[in-house]
Amino acid sequence: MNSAPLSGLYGPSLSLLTDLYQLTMAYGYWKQGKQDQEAVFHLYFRKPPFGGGYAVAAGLAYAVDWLENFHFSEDDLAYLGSLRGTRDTVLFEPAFLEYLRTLRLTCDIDAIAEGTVVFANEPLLRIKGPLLQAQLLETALLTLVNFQTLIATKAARIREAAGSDQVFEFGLRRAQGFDGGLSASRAAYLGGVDGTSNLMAGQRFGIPVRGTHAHSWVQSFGEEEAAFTAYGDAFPDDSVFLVDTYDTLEGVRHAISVARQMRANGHELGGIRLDSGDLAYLSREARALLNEAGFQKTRIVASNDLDEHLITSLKQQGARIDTWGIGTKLVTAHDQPALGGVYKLAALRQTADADWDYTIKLSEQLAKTSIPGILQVRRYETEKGQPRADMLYNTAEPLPDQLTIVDPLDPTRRRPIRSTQFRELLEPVFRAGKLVAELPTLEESRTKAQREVAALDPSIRRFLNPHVYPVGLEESLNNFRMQLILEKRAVRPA
Ligand SMILES: Nc1ncnc2c1ncn2[C@@H]1O[C@H](COP(=O)(O)OP(=O)(O)OP(=O)(O)O)[C@@H](O)[C@H]1O
Ligand SMILES: O=P(O)(O)OC[C@H]1O[C@H](OP(=O)(O)OP(=O)(O)O)[C@H](O)[C@@H]1O
Ligand SMILES: O=C(O)c1cccnc1
Ligand SMILES: [Mg+2]
Repeated sequence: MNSAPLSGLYGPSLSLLTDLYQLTMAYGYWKQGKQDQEAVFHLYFRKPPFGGGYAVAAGLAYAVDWLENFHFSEDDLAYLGSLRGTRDTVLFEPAFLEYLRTLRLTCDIDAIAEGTVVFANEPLLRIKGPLLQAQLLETALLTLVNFQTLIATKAARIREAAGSDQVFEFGLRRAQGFDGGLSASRAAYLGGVDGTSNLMAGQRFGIPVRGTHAHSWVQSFGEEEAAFTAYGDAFPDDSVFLVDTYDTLEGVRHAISVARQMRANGHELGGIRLDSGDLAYLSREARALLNEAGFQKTRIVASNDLDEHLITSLKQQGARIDTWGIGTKLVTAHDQPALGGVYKLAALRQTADADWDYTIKLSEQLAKTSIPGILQVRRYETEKGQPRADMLYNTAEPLPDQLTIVDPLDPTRRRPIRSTQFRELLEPVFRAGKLVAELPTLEESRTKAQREVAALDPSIRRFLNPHVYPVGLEESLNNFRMQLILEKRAVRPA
């Protein structure tokens, strides 16, 4: 169910869902004869989203699907062949298009599993393979992983705020296009919501689908009792009545009166939904009215531009809401609409048995300077499985016996590693272009996300000024990076 999320969405080939410059670089590499130099790229973000302390990795299933189908179709090649430069010369010569025609993925790709909690600078994907190929993967991998990681993280935060209450994602109408909606529904479920209103997400991914009805249903009857009665007739055991079309508390009374009729016929009203006004006050009043009438089990659903902060606030105000419907602010990641994940070249060699040349991208800010190496992420944990610290290290160099991690932003901050209990987070997914991993189901990834978030210290999970989880570079890697920065930085005498 989870295996081919992209199938049929955009036609047979998705290889042109990339930036022109990937193809122009590929052409240049090919012309230079550099196409088969071995390269290592890492995909990582520099800051967890929403001012939070962590992110939930997502998007790998889409990425695997895209990678497995990576090829240039005849239509793609014809289009590339039609491209002209400013002087009307062809951009790509026919021999290069011939090269692309038979190009198939041969890279080794390692990835951190979906649902894993991840932090700044940690490669979520490591691509090792021919320079031209590895370069061509950049844009699509970023598109898929950035967005889904962002939404899964938003959903995890909403789950944190909602505790054990039900949460449904209602965002399709506000999503950034069709796949923005579909992949957001998937990522939101992965991150911890309980279901979606999005039927295609239910069909493709097996996500439970849920829903109530809209104001138009009530408007079409002109009055609430008739509207609720009719809906209750159609769905005698699956009805949630939207009570705020005219006057919310009157609406609750109308719902109760119809619920009494339903009960007389052997059925129970599932819930009511509030979609405007003061949700704290209205939910308390609605609860009191429902309870007084003997409908203690009828649930109160709330929606209306909610997010983790409003849920927290409403709970603090004593709101009596059992189920949260969250649309716009979840699927658009309203307060941070993009995760700034990047894809950086970290090592290069002429041939597979040559020594690595480590590469670095400098920046005015140390935080934006890339990390060289063929990196692995090692997570040290307590016996109970609580993460203590993560170490990035270069797998191509020997590790010293005494390990120390160094804060990449402040080399005076360092910690010796005493713990011997750890997990290596990057796992093989492709070897020589062939899928070697058995991907978890969406359900398994969702369970993993919940377990991993719950294992984090509350100081890292909190929304306001969370603690920064320690992610360090293994000391010799840090030293090497500093040395490389000094070598590459232009020296301007004062
Ligand atoms: N008790 C509350 N505390 C804080 N925010 C609340 C509370 N109740 C509702 N909100 C939020 O306030 C925002 C705006 O609600 P507001 O009452 O202004 O408009 P509305 O109810 O959508 O109006 P309309 O009747 O036009 O639909 C929404 O995001 C809603 O979730
Ligand atoms: O508020 P969201 O988190 O985006 O959740 C989805 C919204 O979509 C629906 O109505 P819609 O917004 O289309 O119309 P309304 O605001 O008039 O209810 C629903 O009633 C929610 O309000
Ligand atoms: O089913 C619902 O209540 C629903 C679905 C989509 C958007 N808003 C609400
Ligand atoms: Mg609305």
